[in-house]
Amino acid sequence: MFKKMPTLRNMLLSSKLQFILVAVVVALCSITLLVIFTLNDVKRLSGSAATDQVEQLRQSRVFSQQLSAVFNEISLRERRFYRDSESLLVSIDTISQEIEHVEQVANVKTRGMLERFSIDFKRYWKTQLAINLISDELSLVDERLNVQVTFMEAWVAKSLIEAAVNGQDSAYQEQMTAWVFSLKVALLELERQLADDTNQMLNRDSFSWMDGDIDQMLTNLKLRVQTISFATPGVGLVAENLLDNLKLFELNLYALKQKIRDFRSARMILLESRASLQAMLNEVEKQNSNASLMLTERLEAIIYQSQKTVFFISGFVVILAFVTIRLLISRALQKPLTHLIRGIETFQVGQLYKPINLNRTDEWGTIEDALNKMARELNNSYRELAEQKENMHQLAHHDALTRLPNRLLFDDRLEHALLKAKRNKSKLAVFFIDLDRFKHINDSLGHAAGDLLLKIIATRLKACIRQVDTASRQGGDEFILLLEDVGDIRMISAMAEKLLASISEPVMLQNQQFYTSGSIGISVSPQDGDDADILLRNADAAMYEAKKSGRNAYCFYEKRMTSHATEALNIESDLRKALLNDELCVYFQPQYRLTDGLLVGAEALVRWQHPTQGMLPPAHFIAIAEQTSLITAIDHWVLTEVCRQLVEWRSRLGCGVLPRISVNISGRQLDQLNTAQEISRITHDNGCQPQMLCLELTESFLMEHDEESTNILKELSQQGFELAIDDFGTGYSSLRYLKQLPFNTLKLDRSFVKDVIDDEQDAAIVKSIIALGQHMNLVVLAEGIETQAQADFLIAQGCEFGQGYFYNRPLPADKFESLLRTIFDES
Ligand SMILES: Nc1nc2c(ncn2[C@@H]2O[C@H](COP(=O)(O)O[C@H]3[C@@H](O)[C@H](n4cnc5c(=O)[nH]c(N)nc54)O[C@@H]3COP(=O)(O)O)[C@@H](O)[C@H]2O)c(=O)[nH]1
Repeated sequence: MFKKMPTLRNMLLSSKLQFILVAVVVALCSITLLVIFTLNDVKRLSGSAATDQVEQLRQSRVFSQQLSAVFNEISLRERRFYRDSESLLVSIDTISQEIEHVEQVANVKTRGMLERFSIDFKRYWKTQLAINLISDELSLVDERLNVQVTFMEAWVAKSLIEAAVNGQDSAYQEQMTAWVFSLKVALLELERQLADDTNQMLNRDSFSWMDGDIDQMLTNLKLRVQTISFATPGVGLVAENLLDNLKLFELNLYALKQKIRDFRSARMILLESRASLQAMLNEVEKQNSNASLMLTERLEAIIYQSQKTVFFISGFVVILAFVTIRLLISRALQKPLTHLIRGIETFQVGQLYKPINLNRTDEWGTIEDALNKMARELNNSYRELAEQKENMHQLAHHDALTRLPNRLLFDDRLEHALLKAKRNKSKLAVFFIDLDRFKHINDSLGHAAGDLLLKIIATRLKACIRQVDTASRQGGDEFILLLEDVGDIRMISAMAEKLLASISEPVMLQNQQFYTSGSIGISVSPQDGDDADILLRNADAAMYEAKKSGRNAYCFYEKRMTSHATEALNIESDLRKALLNDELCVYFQPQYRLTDGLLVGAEALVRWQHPTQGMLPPAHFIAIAEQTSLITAIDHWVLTEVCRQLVEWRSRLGCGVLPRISVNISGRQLDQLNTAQEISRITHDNGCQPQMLCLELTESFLMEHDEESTNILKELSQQGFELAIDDFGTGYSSLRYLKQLPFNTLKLDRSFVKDVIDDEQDAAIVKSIIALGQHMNLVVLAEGIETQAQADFLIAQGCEFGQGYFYNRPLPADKFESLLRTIFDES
């Protein structure tokens, strides 16, 4: 089971990562605070500076505007001279108030200047007021002067009139009239000049009358008044008053001149004061402008600095964030993933025993555990598979019983050995070993004993050969040895003898000592072939030769052995065709009761009517057929033919009991399934009954039979077939089995009959077999009786039946039919 899955947060917040995260968060907070403070500072600096500056600018602007308004007002008023003192006072008052307003927005420095300007301004206007007063005074004096001149004119006119009335000389009066007139004119001229000059002085920069014109005129006027002879009393008085007024006029004129000077001076001071103020104003504006400029520059500098700081901080934050994310990804994904992939790649190349070690307790740890578990299980499975594979390989290449290499592995080693021998120009030998009568031991003692014998033999064979050589079991009791780098024939022979001696040593099986032997066929490369199949085939052929030579022997391969084999192959091929082309036929050798010559049966013997070689006996092809499945086909064909013939004879001969026909059945056929059913089927299908037939099996079958064959025989016996043991005495039959099997007849082999007269041993064997048959209630039929003496001997020994050339050779069907017909006819 998987352990509880930790959350992603847990995964991310492992101890080291937590530290990194805290550091990053602190760094980010610090940076954020730094940015905030910096921006705040910028704001504060720019805000306060701007506010102060703007306030200053605003104040100076108001100040400047108001001051300009004051200046304009002053300029307006200053351009015209106010004769009206009342208006002048109003104007002074208005402007003073405006200056006070301006003072309120002025700073300390400018306020002082303004106060001074105000004083100057007032002084200026006061001079005007003074001028007005003096001018008024002058006007009064002038009025009085005019009145006095008018009086004077009136007095002169009166005097003129009185002179005329009195008829007096009027030249004096006329002179006076002209004088008064000139006085009047001079006065007017003075008035005009004064007005012009005053206006000019007040409104322009000229000060020409100060040069003495008016003074001169006034002096002339005074002189004119003083020089006149006043015959007329009234005129004289007036002249005196006039003179006084002229003096007063002169005094006022002097004062006026003085005041005008003051006015001009005050005006100059005022203008200077205004110019100073204006200059100060300009200076303030300039300062403001500079301050604004500086503020702008400073703000720009601060903003630039802030931008730079923010940029660097942002960059740092971005880099920090990137590094953090990279670390996070690396820590959370990349590193474990890379480790995991490496681990999986290690698994992929088969190193499943190397666990992945991420050293994590999060999800990766869970995946790691799962993968390691999977790898462990896979490793175990692979190991088991490898073991199984090894076992399979062992099984596929080794014999399960003896553990020796099997045919497959042997073939492989032989191929390699041949290549090596070819390369090294060395020799190798193949030993084909077949145990003699192994089947007998196996059947008599059971499979366990047989298996034990095979294992013992395998061990002995292995012990005889070198490490580089190979001992293999081919199945059954066949072993093949491969001996590499063999020397000469003597060495190989010595090895063969050593092997035979080893095989022949007694074996303890079921607490009994048994002796066995082997037949060895030897082929040597390169002289007997450089091909594995050929070498094996040749060794096999040599082994058969060894067997033929009497067993417990070895035999080197010779060419003739395989020429027999080739011939056998040809025969096999032709035999197949013969079966198809109906080239086989059956001969019948009669069997007689020896005592009275009664025909009791016949043995069916196959013949081959070869298209080119003529009639061929069974010895030519039966052995070859027995090595293949052809023997079964031949036996079935013979059985069929016998049945057909019996039916034919029965129908042709009409009456009488037909003799029982013995049919040879190869022991090999009994290895096949359904043999009993097949024999029975053929018999019945061809219209015969089992009782009409006897089935002959060779004694060698008894030695090799198994339980299955026993059952088949029992079944056939139960069906009614007679059973006979052919060639009895040539093998090593177990009498126990003989007793168990359902045989009816023992056929005494003709090899014993042949020399029975001359050979005491054969005679003894014959006697023994006949006695055995009798004791076991078996019919004894002697084969190969060729002479009367033999027949007599057999009859004397109690042998009831026989067959042989002495009576008849095997007869073709028609001849045997004739024999039957004769017998039937006789009876
Ligand atoms: N499975 C089958 N085997 C068969 C069949 N037909 C024959 N055979 C076996 O072939 C062996 C040889 O047979 P054959 O050459 O026919 O020889 C038989 C006789 O001709 C010969 N014989 C008989 N009497 C004498 C004699 O007095 N002297 C002498 N030298 N030979 C003689 O013996 C053979 C019969 O022997 P047996 O079978 O042991 O009774 C032969 O051994 C058959 O087993 C077949 O169809 N199927």
